[in-house]
Amino acid sequence: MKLLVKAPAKINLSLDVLYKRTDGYHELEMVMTTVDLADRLELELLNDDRIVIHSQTRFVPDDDRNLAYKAANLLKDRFNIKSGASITIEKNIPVAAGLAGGSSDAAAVLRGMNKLWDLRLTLDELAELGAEIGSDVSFCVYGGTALAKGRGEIITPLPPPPNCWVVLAKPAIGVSTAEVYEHLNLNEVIHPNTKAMVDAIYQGDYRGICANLSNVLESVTFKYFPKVKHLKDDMKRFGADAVLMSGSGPTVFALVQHDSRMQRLYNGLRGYCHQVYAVRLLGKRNEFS
Ligand SMILES: C[C@](O)(CO)[C@H](O)COP(=O)(O)OP(=O)(O)OC[C@H]1O[C@@H](n2ccc(N)nc2=O)[C@H](O)[C@@H]1O
Ligand SMILES: Nc1ncnc2c1ncn2[C@@H]1O[C@H](COP(=O)(O)OP(=O)(O)OP(=O)(O)O)[C@@H](O)[C@H]1O
Repeated sequence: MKLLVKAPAKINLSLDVLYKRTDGYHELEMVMTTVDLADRLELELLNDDRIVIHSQTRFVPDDDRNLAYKAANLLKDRFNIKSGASITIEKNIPVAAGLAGGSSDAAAVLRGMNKLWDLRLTLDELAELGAEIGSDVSFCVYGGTALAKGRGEIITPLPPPPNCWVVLAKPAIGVSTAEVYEHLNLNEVIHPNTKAMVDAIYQGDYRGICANLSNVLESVTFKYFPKVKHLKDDMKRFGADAVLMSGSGPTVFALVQHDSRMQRLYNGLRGYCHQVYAVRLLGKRNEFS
C-alpha cells in the first residue's frame, strides 16, 4: 500500500526570542504560516524491519540522519511496530533555508505512517511526538497558521491570513540555525509586536500584517552574511509590500497582493538570486487527522 503526502514549507511572519533557557534552547514567540511550496513524499509499507530513504537531492542524507527517517523510527520504536517503511522524498523546498523543509518532511511522515500503520493517533499526539525530533516539527504536523511558543512546540492555531503572493529568494549561503541562536545578543534585540501581528491576522488586515513583519534573528544573519540584508533591500526596491527573512535564514520572503507586482519582483530577482519562487500563502490547517 502506497500513500502520497505533501510537506509544505513554512515562513515566520514574526519571530521573537524572549530569553535563553537553562536547557540551552531559546524561549520563543513566533507567528508561522505555511506556503504552497512543498516536498512530496511517497510512503510504502515494507515487510522487513528496515526504514529506507530514497532521495535524489544532494545535501539531504539518505540514512538515519534524515528527519523523515527519525520520524518513522520514532513511531516504530514507540509503538513496537514490526514492519518497515520505504520513504521517497521529492525535494522541492530548498535545503537549510529557514523554511523548515526537513521538519515538514518529518511531520508528513508522522501523519502518513500514522495512517499506514493504523496507529490512530490524533494531530495533538503526533505534534507532541514531533517535538522530540525538532522544534519546528510540531507546527508542521498541524500546518496552517499558528502562534508558536516554548522552543516552538507549543502551538495555538490562528485563522489564515488574507490571500497574497509570497516571493521567496534563497541566496547560495549556508546558515546554521544553532550558530545564529548562539550569536544572538539579547540586550540589543528590538522585540516584534507579536500581539499586533496576531490581531492583524484575526482582523484579516493585510496592511497590519505587513507593518508587523519582524524577526529578531535577522540581526545575526545580516551581520555575518551582509548579502542577505542587500537581498532584503533589493526586494523592497522591486516593489514588495513587505519583506522579511524566514527563520534563521538565509531565505528572504516578500508579500505582494497584485499579480503584476509579483511578476516584476520575480523577474527582477531571477537575474541574480540562486533560487526564487512565487507561491501563494496556504495558511489553512491540515485536514487529515
Ligand atoms: C529558526 C526556526 O526555524 C524558527 O521557526 C526554529 O527556531 C528552528 O527550528 P529547528 O531547526 O527545528 O530547530 P532544532 O533542530 O530543534 O534546533 C536546532 C538548534 O537551534 C537552537 N534552538 C532551536 C530552537 C530554539 N527554540 N532555541 C534554540 O536555541 C539550538 O541550538 C538547537 O540545537
Ligand atoms: N528530509 C530532510 N530535508 C532536508 N534536510 C534534511 C532532511 N533531513 C535532514 N536534513 C538535514 O537538516 C539540515 C537542515 O535542513 P532543513 O532544510 O530542514 O533546514 P531549515 O529549512 O533551515 O530548517 P528550519 O527552518 O526548521 O531551521 C540540512 O543540512 C540537512 O542535511
